[in-house]
Amino acid sequence: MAKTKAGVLGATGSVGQRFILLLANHPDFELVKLGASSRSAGKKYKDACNWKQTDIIPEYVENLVVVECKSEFFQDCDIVFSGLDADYAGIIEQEFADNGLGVISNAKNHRQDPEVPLVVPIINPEHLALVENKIVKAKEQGTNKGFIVCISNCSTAGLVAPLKPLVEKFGPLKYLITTTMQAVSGAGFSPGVGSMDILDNVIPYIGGEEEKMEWETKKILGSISADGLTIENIPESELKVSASCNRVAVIDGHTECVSFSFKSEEKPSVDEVKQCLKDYQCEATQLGVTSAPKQTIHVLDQNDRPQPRLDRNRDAGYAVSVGRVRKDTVLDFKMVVLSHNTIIGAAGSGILIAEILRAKKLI
Ligand SMILES: NC(=O)C1=CN([C@@H]2O[C@H](COP(=O)(O)OP(=O)(O)OC[C@H]3O[C@@H](n4cnc5c(N)ncnc54)[C@H](OP(=O)(O)O)[C@@H]3O)[C@@H](O)[C@H]2O)C=CC1
Ligand SMILES: N[C@@H](CC(=O)OP(=O)(O)O)C(=O)O
Repeated sequence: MAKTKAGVLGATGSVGQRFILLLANHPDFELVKLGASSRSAGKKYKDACNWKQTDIIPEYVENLVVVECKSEFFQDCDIVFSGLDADYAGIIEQEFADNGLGVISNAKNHRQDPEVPLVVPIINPEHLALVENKIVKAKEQGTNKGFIVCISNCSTAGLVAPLKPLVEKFGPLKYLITTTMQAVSGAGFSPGVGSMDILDNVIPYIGGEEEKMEWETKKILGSISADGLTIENIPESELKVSASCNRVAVIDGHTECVSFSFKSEEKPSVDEVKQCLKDYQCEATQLGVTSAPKQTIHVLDQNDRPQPRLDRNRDAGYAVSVGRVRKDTVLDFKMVVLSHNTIIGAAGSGILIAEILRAKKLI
């Protein structure tokens, strides 16, 4: 099968750079277009971008010339990944979709649109049926085949990963409380978090993050409407979610302490919870797509794991690690979850979604 031609919007940023690394030597995708602001447009990528990854900049992008984020420059792309600054992403991504392009976005702007799936590909790829339905309809009626898929907030991705298999096996949740310890890469590069603010310190506030975690969880765990065109969130009255978000001096990897209760009076044991997480295999793995994790959720038995520096790269950052699963004295259970915020929490999820769409011949 020929490679799928891809573009990246916001290519110079934290998420954009991660997209470029993940697309380097990718067997399914060929990166053909890079977009960023007018400050960067017209420059070679190596000159436009302040490269901050620990892997060196891939040679193949160094001399690609950055263009402005206008759909007319991206018409040769089969799929466009967006790591755009959220101040501009909403309008730009809509313009791309209105002009026939498929956009997989990391930005928050379209996440609440009911017709836009909010996807953590190791958890709710079934919500991509909305895109499939749109493409089928566009083919039948000769209408615009453009679409937007949103990737969730990075902390939300880690939170929902172990919860979905538990809900599938033991029924709905009633209460969910999470306290996060989030890496600095999550704050992006411009301006990012200053070293005087974060070294020797913890910042107990990340603007808008708690609200996003609280509502996004209900959309990701929600269901597809009967007409197959929208997502119906879990109603507020059915599930109470409380998030407290903190920034810590870690480069990559968001850690979360999570407590939860099931709705049912019949509770599983700690061993049953752990086994359920170990047994879970995501659809991407079943489809055998390129970046699918071998093990979706790693359940670690050591008392002092997961840790970001030691565990964030499990399955190349596409898997989630869970440890310290135990009974909670207030809710039913508590555990610690770790996920790589720019891989499964951002760019990696984008790549995995595109691999699933490609495997289903939707792009
Ligand atoms: N970092 C993370 O872990 C996560 C980030 N996200 C989301 O992903 C998006 C990108 O985040 P991040 O990479 O951290 O941000 P950065 O600030 O590092 O990068 C922003 C990118 O947007 C581009 N840009 C800025 N203004 C414009 C404009 N007017 N027109 C076109 N392009 C523009 C920048 O280009 P230039 O260099 O030319 O200014 C740059 O490429 C955000 O919406 C963020 O909320 C989501 C999940 C996780
Ligand atoms: N707010 C996240 C990253 C992010 O940009 O999230 P969102 O895409 O939901 O705005 C963090 O600080 O780690």
